[in-house]
Amino acid sequence: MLRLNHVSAQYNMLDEYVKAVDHVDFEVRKNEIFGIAGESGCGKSTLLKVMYDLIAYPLEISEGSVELHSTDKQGKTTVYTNGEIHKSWWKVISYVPQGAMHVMNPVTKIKSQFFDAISKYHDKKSKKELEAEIAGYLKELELSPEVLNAYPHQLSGGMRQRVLIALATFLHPDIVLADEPTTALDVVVQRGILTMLSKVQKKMKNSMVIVSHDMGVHYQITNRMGIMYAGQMIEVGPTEQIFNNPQHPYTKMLINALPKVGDNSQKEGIPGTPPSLKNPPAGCRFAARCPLAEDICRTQEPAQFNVGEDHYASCHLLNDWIVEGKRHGA
Ligand SMILES: Nc1ncnc2c1ncn2[C@@H]1O[C@H](COP(=O)(O)OP(=O)(O)OP(=O)(O)O)[C@@H](O)[C@H]1O
Repeated sequence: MLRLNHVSAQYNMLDEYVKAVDHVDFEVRKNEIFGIAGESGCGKSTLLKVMYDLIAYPLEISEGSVELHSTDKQGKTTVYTNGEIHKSWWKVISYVPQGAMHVMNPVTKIKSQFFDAISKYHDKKSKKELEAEIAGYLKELELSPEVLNAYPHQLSGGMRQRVLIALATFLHPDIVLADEPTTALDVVVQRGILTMLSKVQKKMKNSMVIVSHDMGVHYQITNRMGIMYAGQMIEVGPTEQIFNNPQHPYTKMLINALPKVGDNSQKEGIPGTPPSLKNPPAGCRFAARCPLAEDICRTQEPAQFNVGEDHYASCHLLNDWIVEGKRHGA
């Protein structure tokens, strides 16, 4: 289980900073695929780095904490907090970064990239035994062991992404974080990657976190999801609830912008752009783009409301709707 306790993270510049993650509070549970959605620049990748403990200048965690709870086969639980989580990389938590081509060493064969990442966990095995094990795992994931002898540029984008997923899951970590795993791939390849992720998760019964700006990806494979807007998590709930009963106006607009079968009406994006995270506005950060905004929205930050089973959203209007006994959108 991975828990974020009111975490804020910022990029420090000479005389200013970008608060890319602002008081984010949620947990990723055992045996689930948790999705993180939101427009470009809202802090999704930074949040994933915070979860993975990939913190290096100019990024710092300015408030809150991250806890990674891992229980071994004997039932002993170890808790890693931010600053320590990196000690558990590959074995307990792993990360599939954005852009499969750029994260692989272009002059090293895939085989060596596997060895570099995992050999310290298999120091009692010979290279031959380890290679046989890796080849067996690749076959399990319907990948040809031949890829071990290839250089990254010799593989297609989809194949590189599959190899990265295989590498990240080889040691059966408790949590796998994947940043935009299907971006820049064509739809057929995307489908294959999502199926692969879903199969691996079902088999390992571990947790996965998928960051994607594509709501279709979340609909297809996540169990619960969080919607980010301007560094904040503005709605969290079961994916089925987020799609069928969205509560925050931003989430509603994201869902309404999706094409639906049989609906030929023109779909428009959400008008306007998110605010700068260098100097975000007071109140609700979505107020300037929200068709329902009232005065309070421009001055006070909304609290988080429980809007259904395991479903939370932060919007002033929900307060009125709840007090008046009305549901948002009713
Ligand atoms: N190294 C950096 N230095 C300064 N600011 C940064 C840095 N990396 C990201 N940012 C800023 O942090 C904010 C959040 O960026 P982040 O990449 O986390 O968002 P995102 O939702 O993942 O977007 P995208 O989907 O485009 O990657 C943005 O305002 C971005 O410009």
